[in-house]
Amino acid sequence: MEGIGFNEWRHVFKLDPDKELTDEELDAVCMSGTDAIMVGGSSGVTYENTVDLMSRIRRYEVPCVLEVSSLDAAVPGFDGYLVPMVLNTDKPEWLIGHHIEGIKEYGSFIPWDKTAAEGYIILNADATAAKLTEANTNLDAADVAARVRLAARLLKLPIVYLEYSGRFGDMELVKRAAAAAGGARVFYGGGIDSAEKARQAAEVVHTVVVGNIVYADLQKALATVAAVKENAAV
Ligand SMILES: CC(C)=CCC/C(C)=C/CC/C(C)=C/CC/C(C)=C/CC/C(C)=C/CC/C(C)=C/CC/C(C)=C/COP(=O)(O)OP(=O)(O)O
Ligand SMILES: O=P(O)(O)OC[C@@H](O)CO
Ligand SMILES: [Mg+2]
Repeated sequence: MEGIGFNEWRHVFKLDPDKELTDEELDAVCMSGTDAIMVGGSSGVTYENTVDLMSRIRRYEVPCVLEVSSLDAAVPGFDGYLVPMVLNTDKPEWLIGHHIEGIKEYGSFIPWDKTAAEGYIILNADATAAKLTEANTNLDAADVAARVRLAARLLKLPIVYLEYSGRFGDMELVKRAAAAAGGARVFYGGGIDSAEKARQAAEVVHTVVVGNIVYADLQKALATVAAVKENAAV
């Protein structure tokens, strides 16, 4: 197994340091049977709120990784670091720019054996991440599949992340995109607010990421774990 273990993950909860969870709610998330907790968000993520959330999750055995979205919040002590590289923006800072700055800033402190890139394709124009990165979300299935091949086959990125944050995606398009991913692990996230949607996503990708519903309806969020795990691995 590689350093972080993401090739074994079927279900992941993404927790936002900028949002509140009580100890009881966090306990339910960490004990849910999910394969990992990803800490991340596209706005309002600070060093302080990231340390705070990490140290609360650390009381549990579940693997906990940071999805690095801000240089100010590169907190040591996570089990791993996932670094988004946006493949559908014309703004190079969101593909490599912040990354180069980060490498210059943190240098030998970067735990490379626990760090992996995610080739991000952002497909919901209304998502904060789409607005921030000025992502070109006007892509058809062939446009998406070409970016997946670029990520997986040419750049050999270990993860391709099909990101619909805030909205459930087009599962036909996601299925076609995933089929182009070769050896890369395909993550899907966006709008999963029920066991049924979790099941649909689990049928077409390797790893299903569940975010906002944790804060909106925790019981529905928890039900996604079994729905994903009951599905045979893709
Ligand atoms: C020293 C040490 C411990 C280092 C660890 C960190 C590390 C490994 C650094 C290496 C250097 C490096 C490569 C740094 C990269 C820095 C960086 C800022 C890269 C840019 C990442 C990026 C493209 C961000 C854009 C936004 C984005 C795609 C975020 C991903 C997360 C996401 C989409 C969350 C959803 O957000 P949410 O708030 O839920 O959104 P909604 O409102 O839509 O719900
Ligand atoms: O918050 P939701 O819409 O579940 O999306 C999950 C994740 O892909 C966000 O980065
Ligand atoms: Mg969110």
